[in-house]
Amino acid sequence: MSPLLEITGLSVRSATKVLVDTLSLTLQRGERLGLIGESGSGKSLTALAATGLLAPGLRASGSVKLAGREVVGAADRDLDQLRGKAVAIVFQEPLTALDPLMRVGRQIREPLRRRARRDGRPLSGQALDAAVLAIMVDVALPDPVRIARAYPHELSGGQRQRVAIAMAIACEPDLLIADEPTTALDVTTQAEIMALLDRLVRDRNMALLFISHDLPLVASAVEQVIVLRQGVAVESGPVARVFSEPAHDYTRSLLSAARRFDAALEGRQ
Ligand SMILES: Nc1ncnc2c1ncn2[C@@H]1O[C@H](COP(=O)(O)OP(=O)(O)OP(=O)(O)O)[C@@H](O)[C@H]1O
Repeated sequence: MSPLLEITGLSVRSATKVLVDTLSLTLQRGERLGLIGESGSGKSLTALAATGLLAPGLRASGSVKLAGREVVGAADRDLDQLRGKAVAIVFQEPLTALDPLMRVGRQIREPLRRRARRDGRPLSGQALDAAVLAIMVDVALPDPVRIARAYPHELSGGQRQRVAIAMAIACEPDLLIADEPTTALDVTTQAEIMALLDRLVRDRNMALLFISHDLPLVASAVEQVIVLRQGVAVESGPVARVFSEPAHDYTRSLLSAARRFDAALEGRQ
């Protein structure tokens, strides 16, 4: 079976700098991989390059195969067919994905309708409304009838992220990329969103590429991890092994910074 995502020797360059340097990774259905590193290490650029969403000033080279199709150098028209079906992304800031001027229910309806039409089982009218409410229930949005009529600014940050997740899974993607999906949320909401993502990824047998600088969060979410430093993968392997016996100084420094932070928090309690 060919991998859902196969990145081989991916580099991303700006006019002056190499921002991601010959990165390779593979994700099969049902696998969960974490990409960790400090701010600016190239995690988000990897996700954007994987989906053909790099900003115009950046250039990708190497190969990114999504569901067997080459992304590097592909036309936007061809990538549109892959986005949603093969891959969907949840970003740190849910407002990135939401239209501030459109009611939430209508925003969830669009990807649901598109996916249903693509699968040759078009949905409309009451059946589509029922599907919208069902997916809102699936992401545990409270009072879905009311929230479907609300605008994004009328929701809490956690509710908005649930809506963004609903829109992502409405496409029934094989691979979900979650780029710091809980960083903008308070600790309790963070835990709820992580539990939701965990359940959805398992129930729907999706692959997960989880991007975060938060090591304990990554440890709870994935089985394999890649450590990125200044665009270079310095270490990779099973998360339990990498975190308990880090082979690279940079990984050791990330882990000890996380431990110092935890200890400082405990000391304050
Ligand atoms: N459009 C761009 N043009 C030039 N440089 C960019 C562009 N986008 C990102 N960069 C640079 O590329 C590097 C990697 O950025 P990236 O957003 O992938 O980091 P990250 O690891 O996701 O960090 P964070 O956790 O802060 O989001 C950074 O130095 C950033 O300044």
